[in-house]
Amino acid sequence: MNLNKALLDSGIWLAQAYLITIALSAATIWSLAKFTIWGRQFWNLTAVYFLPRRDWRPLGTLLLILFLTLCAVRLDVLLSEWSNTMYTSLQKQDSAGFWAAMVLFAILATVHVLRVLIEFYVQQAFTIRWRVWLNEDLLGRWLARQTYYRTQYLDNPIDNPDQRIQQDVATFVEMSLVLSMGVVNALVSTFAFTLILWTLSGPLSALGIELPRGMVFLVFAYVIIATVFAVKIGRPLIMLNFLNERFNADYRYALVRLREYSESIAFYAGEKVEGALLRNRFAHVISNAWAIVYRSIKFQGFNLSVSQAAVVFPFIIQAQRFFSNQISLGDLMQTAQAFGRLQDNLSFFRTAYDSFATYRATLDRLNGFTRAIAESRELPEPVIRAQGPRLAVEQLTIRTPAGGLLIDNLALDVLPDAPLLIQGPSGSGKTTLLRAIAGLWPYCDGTIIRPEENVLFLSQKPYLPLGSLRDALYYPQRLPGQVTALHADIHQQQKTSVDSAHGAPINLDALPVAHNGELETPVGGGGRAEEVLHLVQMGHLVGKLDQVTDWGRILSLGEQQRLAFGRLLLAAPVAAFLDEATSAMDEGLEDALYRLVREQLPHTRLVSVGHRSTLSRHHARQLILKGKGTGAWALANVS
Ligand SMILES: Nc1ncnc2c1ncn2[C@@H]1O[C@H](COP(=O)(O)OP(=O)(O)OP(=O)(O)O)[C@@H](O)[C@H]1O
Repeated sequence: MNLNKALLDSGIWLAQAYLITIALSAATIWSLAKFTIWGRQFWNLTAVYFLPRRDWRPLGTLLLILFLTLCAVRLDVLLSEWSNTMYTSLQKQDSAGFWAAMVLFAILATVHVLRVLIEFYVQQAFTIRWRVWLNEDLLGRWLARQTYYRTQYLDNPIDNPDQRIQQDVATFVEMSLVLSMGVVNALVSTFAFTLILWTLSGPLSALGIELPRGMVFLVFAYVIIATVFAVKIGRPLIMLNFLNERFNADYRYALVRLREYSESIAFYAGEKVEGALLRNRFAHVISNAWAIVYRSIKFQGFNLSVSQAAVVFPFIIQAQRFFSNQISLGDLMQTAQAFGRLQDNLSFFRTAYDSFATYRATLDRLNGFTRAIAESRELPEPVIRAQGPRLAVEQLTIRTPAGGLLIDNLALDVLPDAPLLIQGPSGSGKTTLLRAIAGLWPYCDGTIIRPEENVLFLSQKPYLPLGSLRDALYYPQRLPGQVTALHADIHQQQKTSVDSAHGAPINLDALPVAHNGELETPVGGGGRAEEVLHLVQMGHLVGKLDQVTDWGRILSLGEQQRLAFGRLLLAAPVAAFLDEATSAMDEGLEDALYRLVREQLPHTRLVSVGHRSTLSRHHARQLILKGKGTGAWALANVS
């Protein structure tokens, strides 16, 4: 084996193989996208990312990874030739040849190590960037037009969207690369090693028939038959892997709910019921895990047997030619290696079948997710118009998802000096009317006129975001220092993790966890927040404004409702909707807070929903929904 010649040949080989592989890959991707379901799913999900018009780098990096993969195949071929040279020098007792082979190996091994490291970096960078893009794409679509909320109205709402965004995206990106490059490697290697085996293999005779280059045909037949059986045995793994993801996510979700509603459950002493539910969900996980184990035993058992038999196969076939001096020891060893490589390469499709099963399950889940997003866009949307600060509805008819009439042909105009109180029996559609005005309720006709921005909806149980009390007060506005604080937090966590990783042992539970522990985030916001806290009679919490903790658990419902009034004062919206926003307060407090709002926000158009008669004194007009499926309503001045 001559180094200069090897270099030149390798250069030519790489150039040819690169061009052919690119052409074949493009044709294959096109065919898969056109003729297979999963190819189409892949295309729909991510083709945009690779458009050079959008950004040339993803495709450029992919081409670089392809090149590095081909380099790996070429190196394998060179190592195979090297092994022939080395064994032949041993057989001939050629000491100079042997040492030359050692030097050659040092060069090849160095190139190999460098190639592996470069490939690792490029592949990792590629998957991380791809994941960032896909995550942003799905997250953006999920958040846009309140899809995360509206998908609940679909006939078939999707399960565990959080898992699809967080876990499935990562799995999809990683496996796409591993599988596609695996296929390229396997196919190109197959081609390269078939050529090697072709030159080394002699005729094969069986049953009086002589088959020239018999070994090449044998290995192909061997692997193809094995693959057909393996696919048959492995097929159920696709469904089992799909179910595995789903059952695990369902179990995790039930555990999260236990945490979220821990207090209510504890008051009910509902551990037994919850325990039964959790155990039931876990039982699904486990029975599916066993099904995967049994199926995998069959699948892997078959694969391992096929691979083991392949170890001695080439020796048995070539032994006769070696003993009759038709081939050298180097030839024999290279044949065995080439056969092994060819067998491995062709077997890639067989052994990677279970990975492919997981991959298809992931693709299915991600496509289900994007399909749900698209379907939720198809849901009807009420017409919402903006006419300055005007707040009104015209010919508004609201129905339940099942088609029952809630409100028929409603018309009203809310003025700043005439706050509106909506009352009516439970289930008559009071909250649904607010949902419709917010644009969240798909089942309504008519026109809604409201300001495009600066409208605030307060519900009975105010939402407190993860973060500090100040964040909760300003929600959903962003604080000036918020982004910086968040980044500082991530860097702090990373630094602590890395620092602890250098020393041992690491107690991961002791790492600062934002939003659970007692982290202080210094953020701006001026003194208005402090003032507002005093106004809503929560002055005792001024010192804790920047404390990050789970405020939703610490504050009583009444305090949370007072905090929401603080939010209202800070936001000073053009229109505000209060849905039983004082239900947990005593009447004195309710009175004080309503007076405060009227005093501080005289220009805000106010709409309240509530059952209490004491609310009437703060409102000039009253809308009464009659309920009982009639859709009837009455609008009157409060006497
Ligand atoms: N997502 C939904 N799917 C199906 N039906 C719903 C949905 N949301 C509300 N409804 C139904 O619409 C009707 C009106 O509900 P809504 O919450 O508006 O009543 P409400 O007048 O605010 O009642 P309450 O005084 O008890 O709060 C109810 O019959 C309710 O079951």
